[in-house]
Amino acid sequence: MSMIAAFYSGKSILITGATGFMGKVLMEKLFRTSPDLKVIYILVRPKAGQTTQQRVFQILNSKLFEKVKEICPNVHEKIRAIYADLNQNDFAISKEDMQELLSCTNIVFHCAATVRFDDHLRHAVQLNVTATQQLLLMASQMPKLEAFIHISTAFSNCNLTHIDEVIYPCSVEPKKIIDSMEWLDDAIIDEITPKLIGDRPNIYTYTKALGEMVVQQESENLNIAIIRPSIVGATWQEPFPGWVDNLNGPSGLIIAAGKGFLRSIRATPMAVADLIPVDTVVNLTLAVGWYTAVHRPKSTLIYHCTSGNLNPCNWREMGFQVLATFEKVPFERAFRRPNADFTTNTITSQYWNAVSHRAPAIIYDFYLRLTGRKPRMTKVMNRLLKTVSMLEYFVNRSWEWSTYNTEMLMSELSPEDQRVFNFDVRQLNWLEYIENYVLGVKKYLLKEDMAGIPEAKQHLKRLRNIHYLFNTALLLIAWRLLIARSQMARNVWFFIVSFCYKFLSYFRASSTLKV
Ligand SMILES: CCCCCCCCCCCCCCCCCCCCCC(=O)SCCNC(=O)CCNC(=O)[C@H](O)C(C)(C)COP(=O)(O)OP(=O)(O)OC[C@H]1O[C@@H](n2cnc3c(N)ncnc32)[C@H](O)[C@@H]1OP(=O)(O)O
Ligand SMILES: NC(=O)C1=CN([C@@H]2O[C@H](COP(=O)(O)OP(=O)(O)OC[C@H]3O[C@@H](n4cnc5c(N)ncnc54)[C@H](OP(=O)(O)O)[C@@H]3O)[C@@H](O)[C@H]2O)C=CC1
Repeated sequence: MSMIAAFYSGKSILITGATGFMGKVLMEKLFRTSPDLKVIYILVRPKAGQTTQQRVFQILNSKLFEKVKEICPNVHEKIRAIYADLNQNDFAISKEDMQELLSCTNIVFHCAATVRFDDHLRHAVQLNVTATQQLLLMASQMPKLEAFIHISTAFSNCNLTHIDEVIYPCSVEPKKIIDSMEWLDDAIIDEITPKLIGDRPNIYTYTKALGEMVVQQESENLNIAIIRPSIVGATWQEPFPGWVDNLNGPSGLIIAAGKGFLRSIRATPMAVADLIPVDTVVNLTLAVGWYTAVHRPKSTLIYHCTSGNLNPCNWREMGFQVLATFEKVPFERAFRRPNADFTTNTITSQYWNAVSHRAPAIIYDFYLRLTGRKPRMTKVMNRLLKTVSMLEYFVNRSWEWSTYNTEMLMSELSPEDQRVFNFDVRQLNWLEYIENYVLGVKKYLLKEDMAGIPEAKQHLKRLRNIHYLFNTALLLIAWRLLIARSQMARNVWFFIVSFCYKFLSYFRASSTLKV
């Protein structure tokens, strides 16, 4: 029997961010491995016209939860969705709900965050810093609490190249930042934001670093651990390979590349692509929850959940495998044929942006206009290029994260736990993983049917022919213009034509002689 699974049996668990990518996989695994857990409280807000109950219903009815419903048929009774908005005081939780949470919770997993890179500092501080502080305050009033697990990011200190399992201080104390957000107006916040984030690339990584400082400062008397995952990708094995449900990180770029919108990117081919499957992160998180509660380490332990130092894969290999998978399982109705050029040179990258991205979008919009339709491709392309520019920082650098705590934890697990809660990324076969990832993007994000593959392949063939035709026409036009303007070009042209003529005459004469 798995010790970790047994540990969660009969427990009341609180999860924030349960409706997010990682939160859903965490809940799924908990129910699948510990079906007799007591209850999972999830803090949910209504969204996109759906009530909290409707959102939970939708999650439970998704493909991700199919296995869970077999193993734990009464799963809906074990989820307690609590109306909450982490942007508000006391999270806008009702008194009765708060009372229940405080008196019953055994374990807290804090996953909620804003992961947008360009969020406004006030909002990002509210969610990634103030909400963490409030949750810790709540945790300190939970008499039955055994462990509090905070999900951060491996990039919270991405301004460093070697990152240890410690909390690095930011220049301004989080408490001061929280206070100042209450009285500074937006214009001043906008002005000071670049100074505050310093050499970090965005507000997200900065506020996640502040969040860690808050955890450190408020951790007195609490049994806390921090998990720092790198770039979280689709599931590797569980509950099935390739599951993904949002566009963050590589998933959006895989779509953009597969549909032929994005054909080149400013990236360092040999830089480490530190991807980590979401089920690996979840397995480590659950193992950390168990270890923190049972072994009660004296200080707050930080666990890096990264792949680069144990099983590195670089962007070139990743791009290559993504392209190879597009050959086998192309996406439907591609705009252009997929390609993956990585260039480190800014000028080359701008050239390809103009030629390979903007120009086709403009031509396509011209075609839409001609056929009486509304042009839209230039707008889509501009947004995509803005997104890509925000991700570029992460594909042009490599980081080294020390993983002593993660390795120590692995050695503490029984063989059964190492199997059920596997977070040993050395066992990951990248080629297989990336192929399943691309397939998952096709199935679960694009909702494309595998039956459409022959037609998608035909479509790519047509695109290739259009591409050749277009290039030939362009070359002929350019050549014709050149001949009209330059004596040298005319001379070269006559030389080539006469050479071909002579060659053909010789060939014809020699074949006549043989006969
Ligand atoms: C040659 C090509 C070869 C390719 C071959 C393939 C090779 C494999 C792949 C290699 C590369 C891997 C790079 C990974 C780097 C990850 C680093 C993570 C590090 C930290 C990890 C973390 O610790 S934490 C999670 C990370 N946190 C995010 O990753 C949020 C980002 N995001 C935003 O911060 C907002 O999204 C932002 C952008 C402001 C726009 O903001 P915005 O207001 O303008 O617009 P929206 O957000 O509404 O999105 C507007 C439209 O962009 C679409 N879109 C959204 N995301 C997208 C995305 N990633 N890729 C594409 N498209 C995306 C969306 O679907 C909309 O499309 P539409 O307009 O058609 O609806
Ligand atoms: N994805 C990645 O690549 C990485 C993620 N991480 C960290 O992992 C954690 C989970 O990330 P991930 O699942 O990908 O993120 P998602 O964006 O998928 O999920 C974020 C979650 O936070 C919730 N949330 C946001 N704002 C509020 C609010 N005001 N009130 C209540 N809930 C709110 C969201 O709820 P709702 O559905 O209502 O919006 C959602 O459940 C985060 O802490 C992130 O920093 C770390 C490294 C990499």
